[in-house]
Parts: sequence; C-alpha cells; structure tokens
Amino acid sequence: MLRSILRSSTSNASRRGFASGASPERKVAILGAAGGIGQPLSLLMKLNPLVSRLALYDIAGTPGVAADVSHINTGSEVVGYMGDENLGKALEGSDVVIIPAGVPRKPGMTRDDLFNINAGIVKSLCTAIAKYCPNALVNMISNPVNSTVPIAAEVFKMAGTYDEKRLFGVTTLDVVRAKTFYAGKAKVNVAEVNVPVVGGHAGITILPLFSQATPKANLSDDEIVALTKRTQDGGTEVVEAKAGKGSATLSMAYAGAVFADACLKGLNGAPDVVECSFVQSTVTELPFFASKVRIGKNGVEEVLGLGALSDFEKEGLEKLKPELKASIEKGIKFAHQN
Ligand SMILES: NC(=O)C1=CN([C@@H]2O[C@H](COP(=O)(O)OP(=O)(O)OC[C@H]3O[C@@H](n4cnc5c(N)ncnc54)[C@H](O)[C@@H]3O)[C@@H](O)[C@H]2O)C=CC1
Ligand SMILES: O=C([O-])CC(=O)C(=O)O
Repeated sequence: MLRSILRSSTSNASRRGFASGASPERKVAILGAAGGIGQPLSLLMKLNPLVSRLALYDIAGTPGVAADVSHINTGSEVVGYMGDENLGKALEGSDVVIIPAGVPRKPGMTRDDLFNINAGIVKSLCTAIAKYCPNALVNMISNPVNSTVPIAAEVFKMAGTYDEKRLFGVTTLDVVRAKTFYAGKAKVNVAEVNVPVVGGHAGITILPLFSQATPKANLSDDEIVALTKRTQDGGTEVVEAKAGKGSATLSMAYAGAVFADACLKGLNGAPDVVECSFVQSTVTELPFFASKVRIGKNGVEEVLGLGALSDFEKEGLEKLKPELKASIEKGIKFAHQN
C-alpha cells in the first residue's frame, strides 16, 4: 500500500528550526488538492507568505503533489494526506479550508448536472470539517456552488457548528472574468479595474454590475449586454474550448488563491478586506446571495448591499431569483435526505 501520509522535506526543515515567517501561524487545507484546480492552487498557496502550514488532501495522488510543491523554497510546511482515514489529520488545526473536490463539467452539461456526484462529496467533507476544524473559514469551490454552499450550511447546522460568518462560496472567478472583459472593452488598465458581481455562480444567476465598474467608461447598452453575457457564460467558454477535458482550472486556481488570501488577511486583522462571495445573506429575500463582503477576524464582518443598479441590472436581478432559489432549496433538501 502506498504511504498515505507524506511528510515533506520542508516539514523536516521546519522541525530542524526553520520558521515559516508567517505571523500569526496559519494552516490552510486544500481538499481535492491533486485535481485540475487543486494542483495549481496548492502551488499558489505555497507561494503565499501568510501560510505557515499547507495540508494537501485528496482521495488519490497527494503524495506526488505534496512532494513536488514542498520543494519550493518558501516558508510553509507542506504535508500530503491521502484517503478518508487521513482526512481528520489534514483538517485538524486548519484556519482556512478550500474545497475544489468533485467532478467538473463536460461540454453540454450545466453546473447543476454535477449535483448528483458533488453533493455527496461536499456533504462528507463538511461532516469532517464540523468534526475536526469547526472554526475554520470554508471556501467552497465545488460546483454547483449555488447548492453546495447551502448543503455545507445544513451539514454544519446538523452538527451544531454552523457559523454563517465562516462559510463562503467562491465566486471570485466571476469577478476576475468581469474585470478582464471590461478592461478589454473599455480599454482601461486591468490592474485598476473593479467590478462587483452578485447573485450566484451559474449562468444567469451570475450578475456583474458593470454600472458600478471603475474606472468609468462610456460603453453602449449593447456592449454592456454583451459583457454581461460573456461573464455569465465564461465557464462554458472554457468548458467548450477544453472540449471534454474539464473546466476552468488555472484561472480558478488564481481566483481561489486571491479569495483565500483575502480570508487570511481578514483573519489577521487587515483593514478593508472586501471581496464578492456567495454567503448567507439578507441583501435579498433569498437566504444565500453573492455580494461584496467585508472579511475580518471572525470571517464575514459585514455583507454589503447591492448599491444603485441600472434598469438592466434590476431586470437581471429579478430574473435570476427563481433559479437561485431552486438551487438553494435543492441543496438544503439533499443535506436532510441523504
Ligand atoms: N467556483 C468556481 O468558480 C469553479 C468551480 N469549479 C468546480 O471545481 C470542482 C473541481 O474541478 P477540477 O479541479 O477541474 O476537477 P478535477 O476532476 O480535475 O479534480 C477534482 C479532484 O477532486 C478529488 N476528489 C474527488 N472526490 C473527493 C473527495 N471525496 N475528497 C477529496 N477529493 C476528492 C479528485 O480525486 C480530483 O483530484 C468541480 O466541481 C468544478 O465544477 C471549477 C471552476 C470554477
Ligand atoms: O463552468 C464550470 O463548470 C466551472 C466554473 O464554475 C467556472 O468556470 O466558472
């Protein structure tokens, strides 16, 4: 049998007295670390100076990924964990748990088509989180996010550990895309662009608020409609281009690393850490909704409102609600019936 836990050379170095440099010490666990997103995300988190311990967990392949990543000469200790029996050890002491575990789409599928497989994976991983690191900030990447976040919430409620401040659906890739597409169309420096993206993370539930985009640009209504559609269909654009070989992995790893970095900064008390995320919310009548969120020492410090919407965005908001509501309810029902 393969050795299921791989202690890296960095771990030995750390035991010999090399400090990670991260202050305070922070442990990040990645569940699904050997996958298409998991591998580049592991790399990016290894590069993050706020991380002191990096636990890489998957049902297969983690010894290789952990050995590889551990050779990078940054301060964090990397440990790979493989198989269900090692999940508890991977999770114990984690400050942030990032979940990119589960199957990706193929052309012709919707994110909801992933529900049957991914719902069960997310439920079992969240059951373990409730047991081994109930205080961690959970960054849910696994699709369909509109349902997997409500599943996680119900699992935590049933375990008596739910804290709505600590559960985040990662919608950062929608923001990353909206920024890129807007900068290209508006001919502005992408590094300066900000665009809030609200709602959920699937098709029309993704609602970019280009009326609030900065720097301001004079785009026509047709251009805004096209930018909105491209942002909503960004995932499908990648799925089709990959032609059966999965969905976005590299841009998602980048987005996941940006969001996890924001969580670490918030935990460490940095001021004004604001990112869009799909969280428990009272911004609309729906129990979960993505909007700008201020992240602090306890997780969600404040769920920010939507701000002024254009008529086109108001229309988009009303259109997305039935689909988002149904996806949320599907997740809640699954958590209780399975
Ligand atoms: N939130 C977002 O914006 C995005 C979400 N995604 C979603 O992320 C998920 C992962 O995508 P990829 O990395 O491309 O898939 P992948 O198939 O390349 O990797 C998934 C990994 O999860 C692992 N896994 C399966 N069951 C597991 C379990 N019980 N515990 C731990 N690990 C387990 C697999 O062994 C595999 O290594 C998909 O559901 C995909 O739809 C993808 C892109 C963007
Ligand atoms: O489209 C997919 O299936 C993966 C995803 O969530 C994205 O790329 O936004």
